[in-house]
Amino acid sequence: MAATSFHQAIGTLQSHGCFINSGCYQENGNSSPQLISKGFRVDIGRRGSSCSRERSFVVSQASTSQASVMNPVSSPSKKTTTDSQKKSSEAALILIRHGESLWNEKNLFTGCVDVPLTKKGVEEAIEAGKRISNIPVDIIYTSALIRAQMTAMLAMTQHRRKKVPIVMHNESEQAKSWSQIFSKETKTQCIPVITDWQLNERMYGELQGLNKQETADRYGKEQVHEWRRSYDIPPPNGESLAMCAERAVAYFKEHIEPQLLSGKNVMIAAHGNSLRSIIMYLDKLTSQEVISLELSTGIPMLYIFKEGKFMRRGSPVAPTEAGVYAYTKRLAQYRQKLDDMFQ
Ligand SMILES: O=C(O)[C@@H](CO)OP(=O)(O)O
Repeated sequence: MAATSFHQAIGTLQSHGCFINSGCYQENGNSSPQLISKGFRVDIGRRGSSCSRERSFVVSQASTSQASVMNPVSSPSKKTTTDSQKKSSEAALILIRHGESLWNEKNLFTGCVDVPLTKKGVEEAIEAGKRISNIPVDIIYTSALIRAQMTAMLAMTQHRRKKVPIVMHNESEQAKSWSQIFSKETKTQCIPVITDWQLNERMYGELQGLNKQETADRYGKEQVHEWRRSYDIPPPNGESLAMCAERAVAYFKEHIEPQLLSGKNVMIAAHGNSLRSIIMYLDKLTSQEVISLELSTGIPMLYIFKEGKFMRRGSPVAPTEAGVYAYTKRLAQYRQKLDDMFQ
């Protein structure tokens, strides 16, 4: 589909309440602004398609073993996620793939290698922060990898509410105890940041550190595409998307959904493939559809969780974008409050 007809399609969808930013789904996972050639493009161009009728689903009841969220945010227990609460609660969920890393720039398979952002990646993270600066964030989840953590922290420097993101250290009793905050007032001005390896990029096995182009030249384009984008074929000694989904989606269900159910607004800063698997779950994509899903670096995507359902709201293009705040009364009120506080 040509760019013009895509934009026409987007116009139609926007007027039907489905906001899609072309930056969300692209051919090149890093930053090229091309559109994907299959999958979503077909879907979003069709009225009454899964997108235009707002994909939504009922989330499963939260598990009781939620344990990773420490002070200053209390862990929602099963008792607090009753059906009535599920109905009344509404929360924002922001997903953001980290900004460009030094190995994205060099076109190297990265996976679980802990590589920092480039200068461009830093700028992307700041830009992403501007775009979501009027959206409430109560708790942040990131992977254990620095590129996702840098992205979350840099994005939060732009938030108008100016709360301080604080990394929770739950790795040992001593770490927990030594990082306590003793002022109630200070705690209310903090946003807990939970880091967990389950949100890491998929482990790329023996491809980690190899150049993507050279690998394609050596093993053939098709083989490399299969390793990179098939759903259940793993790269040599690495994780397939299905394997990555198994741990990332399980983590989402066990730790993140209960926060949303209790009305907390959540931001997740993670990776191309861990987020693809979470989006596959949120949007109920098939293993065929997810193959064509590509995420750009540093583009925030907004979902509204309401009455037990996830509704994809696309990507806010700017903090002032009226459409985003019209999505729910609560977002509009939050923004109004910020305007009153800071003007
Ligand atoms: O190298 C990686 O870790 C990932 C993301 O950059 O690459 P791919 O796009 O092949 O999944």
